[in-house]
Amino acid sequence: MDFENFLLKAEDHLTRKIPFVLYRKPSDPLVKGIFQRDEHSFFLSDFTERGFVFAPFNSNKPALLLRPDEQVSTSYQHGANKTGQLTEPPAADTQAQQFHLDLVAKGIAKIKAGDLEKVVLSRNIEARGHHSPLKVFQTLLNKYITAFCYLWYHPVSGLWMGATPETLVSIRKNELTTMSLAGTYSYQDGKPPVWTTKERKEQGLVTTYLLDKLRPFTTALELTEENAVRAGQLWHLMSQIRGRLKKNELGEVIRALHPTPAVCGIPLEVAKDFILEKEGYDREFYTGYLGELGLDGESDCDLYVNLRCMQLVNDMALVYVGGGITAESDPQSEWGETVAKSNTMLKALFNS
Ligand SMILES: C=C(O[C@@H]1C=C(C(=O)O)C=C[C@H]1O)C(=O)O
Repeated sequence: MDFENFLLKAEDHLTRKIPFVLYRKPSDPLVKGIFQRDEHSFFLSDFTERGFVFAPFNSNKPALLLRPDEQVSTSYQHGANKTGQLTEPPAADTQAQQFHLDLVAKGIAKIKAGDLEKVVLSRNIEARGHHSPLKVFQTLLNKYITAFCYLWYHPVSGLWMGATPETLVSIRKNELTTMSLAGTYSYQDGKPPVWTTKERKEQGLVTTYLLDKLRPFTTALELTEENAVRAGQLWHLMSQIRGRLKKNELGEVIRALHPTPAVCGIPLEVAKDFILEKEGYDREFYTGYLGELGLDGESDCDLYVNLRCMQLVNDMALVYVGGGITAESDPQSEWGETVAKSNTMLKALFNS
């Protein structure tokens, strides 16, 4: 199918409110689409299902599953990646800023009291008057070639889009790969990132946690040195983890990993309760996960963490952003980090 017809098919599904997803894996020349034939809602139950999963942050809530009635793929020629100023950046919101500064200060206090080691705190930003969803999706494809880019629609969740740098887990014939991604530094032309102990510690906590979680399920667990990876106008620290599953325990592995401390915290339950109680809004599918389940082979999956994402509600976009807090965090810089992260989606919304 050519790209134009691919977009027309998506447009038609959107108009008729029938579930579908368009996605492109990191650096892949193909853009794929999965389309349901009707508006029926399916939910993930035991991970033996086949389809495309869209799971919320709160693992006590149901994950949506797209039934793969029709799978299409198309090659995509990257257009120009225009840079420049946003045409309509959302106005500065001092109330939202104060709320976030207070939230981060509460997080730091809880860490200093010894109840937590790390917690990821987030917010969402309203932006109005953006380009059409399919146009924005094409901008994501052009701008963020190394990200997993998607546009998801389901009547239950609404319309979501994103360009995430983070893999939750990928399993092919029992070979497992994942990554520990944390620590953020703003990209500046020609300058390499400079990491402090704060970012190294933040990322190290995620690595140790993932290795501990994976050890019971795997043999030959390997870890690469951390290095800087670019995600749009940001750098992150990333190390890769590989292992071989002892037996086919896909569901158990996914349940053990989600949510990782890259998006929740340590200890998991204390961090999760703190987030649900104190953030003051519902993350919904932000920091959940999404991707293929059982599509290449039974018990295979290719799942990504839903970061650098947004929800589109009529002419309004809700952009979701957060950052990891440790004892060394400073509320003002954490605020700045969420502003920098929000530009990943805002530039695509207003600057196509
Ligand atoms: C929570 C987000 O990103 C996560 C937090 C990071 C950090 O605190 O430095 C970096 C990458 C992600 O693991 C987000 O983008 O909203």
